[in-house]
Amino acid sequence: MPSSRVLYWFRTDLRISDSPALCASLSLGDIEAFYPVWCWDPSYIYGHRVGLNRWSFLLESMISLSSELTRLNREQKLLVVRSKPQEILPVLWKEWGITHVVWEKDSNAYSKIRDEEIIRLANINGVQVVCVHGRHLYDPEKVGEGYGNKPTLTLHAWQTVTSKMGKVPKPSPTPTTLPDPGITTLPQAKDKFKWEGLDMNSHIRTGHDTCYDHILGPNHDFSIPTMSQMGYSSSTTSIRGGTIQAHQCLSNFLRDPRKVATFSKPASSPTSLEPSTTLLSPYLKFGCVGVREVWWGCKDVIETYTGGGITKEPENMFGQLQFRDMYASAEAATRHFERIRGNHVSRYIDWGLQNQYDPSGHEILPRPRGDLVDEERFEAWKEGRTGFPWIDACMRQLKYEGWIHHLARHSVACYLTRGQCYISWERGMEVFDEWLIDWDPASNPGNWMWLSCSAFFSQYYRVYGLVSWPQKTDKTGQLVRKYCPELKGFPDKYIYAPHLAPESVQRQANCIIGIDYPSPSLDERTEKDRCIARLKNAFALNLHGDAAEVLDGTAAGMFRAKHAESGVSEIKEMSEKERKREEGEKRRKRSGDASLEGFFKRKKVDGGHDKGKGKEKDEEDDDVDRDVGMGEIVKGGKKKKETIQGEA
Ligand SMILES: Cc1cc2nc3c(=O)[nH]c(=O)nc-3n(C[C@H](O)[C@H](O)[C@H](O)COP(=O)(O)OP(=O)(O)OC[C@H]3O[C@@H](n4cnc5c(N)ncnc54)[C@H](O)[C@@H]3O)c2cc1C
Repeated sequence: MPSSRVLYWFRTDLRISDSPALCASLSLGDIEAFYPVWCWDPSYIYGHRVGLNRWSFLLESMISLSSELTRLNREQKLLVVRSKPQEILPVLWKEWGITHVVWEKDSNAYSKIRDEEIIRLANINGVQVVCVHGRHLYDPEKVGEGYGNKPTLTLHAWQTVTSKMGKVPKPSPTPTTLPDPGITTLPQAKDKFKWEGLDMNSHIRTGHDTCYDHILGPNHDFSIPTMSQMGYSSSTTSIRGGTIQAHQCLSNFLRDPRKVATFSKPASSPTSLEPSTTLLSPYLKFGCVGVREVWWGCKDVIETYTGGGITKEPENMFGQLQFRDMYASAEAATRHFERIRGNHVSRYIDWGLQNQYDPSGHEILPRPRGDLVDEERFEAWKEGRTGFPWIDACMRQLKYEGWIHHLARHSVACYLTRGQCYISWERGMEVFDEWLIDWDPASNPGNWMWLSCSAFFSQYYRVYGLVSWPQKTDKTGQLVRKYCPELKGFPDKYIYAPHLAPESVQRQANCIIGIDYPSPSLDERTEKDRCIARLKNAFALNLHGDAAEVLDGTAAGMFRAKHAESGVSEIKEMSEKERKREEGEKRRKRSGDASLEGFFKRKKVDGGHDKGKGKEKDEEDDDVDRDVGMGEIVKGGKKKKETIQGEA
């Protein structure tokens, strides 16, 4: 058998255990050289919404993997090349005489397009591709095929298909050694990396970071980037990345057979300070632990459990892992799973702040500043200042830690979409994209569709109470006291509704509602009723993201007519707008400019044509939060640059 020179391309499989792809790469026969490579892809770095916590978790996980590789062979470490895989991999193949490139398969739409290009390039270069499934319990594409190329929109559907696919495979064995790497030199790698005269990263150097100054890192040694090279400050999360940490987390859970056998998701607590579920999601996201290790770890522990109260799917651990797979299979079979337009599984609902597209349906257009009420509610939600302590605490925890309990995610997602705000799930999903460490391209949109009753779930009349719901698991409000410290002086009775506390109680708590902590930004009950009525109409119209009326833009008019016919919400919306308009008028009168026309004209000026003048006006209206044009928001008189989506 001819000897092989293998490049193993690590992606979201940052482990050496339970890795079918890694095992496949090591069984390629007489391996002359083995290169474990990570491509630090600038299009991901600059093109995706990734918060500091996810970045630092990823870097820690890469460090941890690298030390595991070194443990297997002292000559080995993770070789990080800082460039697009489509550009750098062909260079490495040529320079290192690679015969095989191996990676773990990913069925996500973005990865698939990229991988197809890599396969094409490999074919041109005479390199054999070995691409092995291992990220899920079952290959999501195969599940889709088994279901007539349809998405699995219920757990039952997923279970029915997979019941014919055999048992979940046992974890792959962990390698005990690794072959040596070959030479790792690259030509002209001294200064900026040049390949055939081309400075490969010149187009992506921003001048704000040093990450892409050299393709092999500052010391030309394939080093793992650092937060400061990326131009970032430190993260805030207490969740540490790495395959070692992942296995510790798993064994802590498995140590208690009763806990594993009686695990019940609905019985876990979203309000507790310590996670009441496993906290495995960040590790599963980056593949720091294999999904089969979790599955079989639980199975084996339950085998030995002799007590009662064993839980069943869907609330037990197996059900949780199956949900993860269900979303992956649904995503693999659905075009545009991450948005409404063109997505045949997502119900079309006339949410506020929906994405707008160019006529081709591909490019997201800058969203025209819509209803001020929607904009303000969305910002308040994102910034954890809705005036509802439970929502605010969850959002602040999410931003700070990069993780919140599943039912906390339910609460905030329900509030933003169908519960109170009637704002598009795409907006909420984008914030989660950025802030979650465990962000997953299938689970995130999938769960947002579930919570907004756009797909997977349809009981839109079941809405989480903003006060009653958290009280069920914690009457003392410990999570609120931690993440909204301004409220910590309130007695338990008012902790989830401080605006109802008498003034004397507020004074005693050293927190005046409306001054030290916001008054509620909406009326919970009124908005809930309004949302339910509108959703009822949406279900009656029964349009989905791929409907002709959605694509040609007539759907919005159909909704307006339907709401008018049923006497829903427009009146409510008007009165809300009236209130805002009135407030705006009062403010403008105070600032000496009562003309509404003047207000809009000024917006245009501030929209970038005359920055100097804009600033003058900003300072005048110092208490007004408002739009000043394409992608810029004025807050308290200070100009803050933000893209329209606010996240990119
Ligand atoms: C709006 C919203 C967005 C979400 N976005 C994501 C996301 O981007 N990435 C993500 O991994 N999870 C997401 N979830 C699902 C779920 O909240 C997290 O997986 C879970 O809270 C992670 O905590 P854990 O590891 O302690 O979970 P456990 O309860 O211990 O469950 C074990 C594992 O099962 C999987 N799992 C459990 N529930 C779900 C679920 N509903 N969907 C998918 N997988 C599940 C996860 O991999 C999890 O680590 C989202 C949920 C909601 C409501």
